[in-house]
Amino acid sequence: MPDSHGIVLELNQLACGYADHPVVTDLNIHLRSGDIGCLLGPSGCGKTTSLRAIAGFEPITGGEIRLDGRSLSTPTRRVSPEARRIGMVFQDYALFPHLTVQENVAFGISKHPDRKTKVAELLELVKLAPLSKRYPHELSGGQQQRVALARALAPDPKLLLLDEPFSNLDGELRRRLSGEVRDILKLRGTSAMLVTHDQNEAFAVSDHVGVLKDGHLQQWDTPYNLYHEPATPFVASFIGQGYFIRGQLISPDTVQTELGVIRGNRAYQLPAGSAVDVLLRPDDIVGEQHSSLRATIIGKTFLGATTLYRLQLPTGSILESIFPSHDDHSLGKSLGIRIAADHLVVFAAQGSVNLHAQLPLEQVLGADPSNVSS
Ligand SMILES: Nc1ncnc2c1ncn2[C@@H]1O[C@H](COP(=O)(O)OP(=O)(O)OP(=O)(O)O)[C@@H](O)[C@H]1O
Repeated sequence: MPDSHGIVLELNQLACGYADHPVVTDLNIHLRSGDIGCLLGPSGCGKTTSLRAIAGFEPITGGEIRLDGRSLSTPTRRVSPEARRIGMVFQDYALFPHLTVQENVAFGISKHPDRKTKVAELLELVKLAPLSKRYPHELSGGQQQRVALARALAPDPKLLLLDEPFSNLDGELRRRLSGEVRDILKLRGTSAMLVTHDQNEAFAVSDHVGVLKDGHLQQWDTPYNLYHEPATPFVASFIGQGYFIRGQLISPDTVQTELGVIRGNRAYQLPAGSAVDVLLRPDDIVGEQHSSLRATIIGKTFLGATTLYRLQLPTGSILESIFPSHDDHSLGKSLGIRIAADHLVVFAAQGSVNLHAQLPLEQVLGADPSNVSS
């Protein structure tokens, strides 16, 4: 049973890496029982190293890994991978080529009294019952990955680890299988931790996502919060699209920008008058035909249901905006826009001095009040 707080996996101040190469430091993550977590980040940030430490393949140099309240790894003691009750699904499927589909699934439960029934149930679950007698080389990539999933689930692991499980598959299949895997894990109530560098996949599959940069956890949060309430500039730019424009904080929840005053839903501790970078996502900018705020279309990407426009303000600042694709505009056209940013995301301005910061606050506040958004 999970501990009293419903936490199945605890990474407490985890540090791990290789001989003379520390990779991950001070990693703190608590995964709730039945949840799917994800480690997301650019190549080399330490996702696979963390997953291998959880699986018991790598020693740890600091902190502790606990599963269901039981200590699995400390710097001085390590439970072997076989004794952890952790299942693994790899990017390259790692099926036994000389075993059929059903033999692959049965491999880890040879002593189970209801082995046949269990294998049949799992093959049903992953929709491979009709292919149970085939060998791995007679299956598509997506089918092989479903066998790997069934095999990993067969011993009823307390935790399933998935290392880039969809990256050998492309496009639509990848999207469909990631959705199916989430449904299967949820149906069985299996807790899982996924590693990916693909943000769409992380969001589609996971309940909580940890964004890693250079071995440091930037934020462990829901996909919604990572997108709308990023905790660091790195998370803001790594997750989703958007541009920063300069602004000046007027009060804890209000900022003056060249687009007018934007009022958000959270208070910032920075002093009034601070120069800030304001994050504007494409969904924060909407078209408004008669608005006095104008922007010129300098780029256009057709996405099917929507079109992403890149817009330039008279000051030269760049923004993006998403319009329904039937609302078609040409490059070079001037569009009326309005800010609809409920989630005000600002960070203390980096580097260069904000224009507004050089002005007295009263002068900044004297800007066009018609451009107030809340
Ligand atoms: N066996 C190893 N020995 C020494 N260093 C390693 C070893 N495996 C990985 N590394 C290094 O550890 C760092 C983190 O690697 P890791 O594989 O955890 O990154 P990742 O975030 O999973 O990247 P990717 O998305 O490219 O798989 C990298 O700098 C990598 O070169």
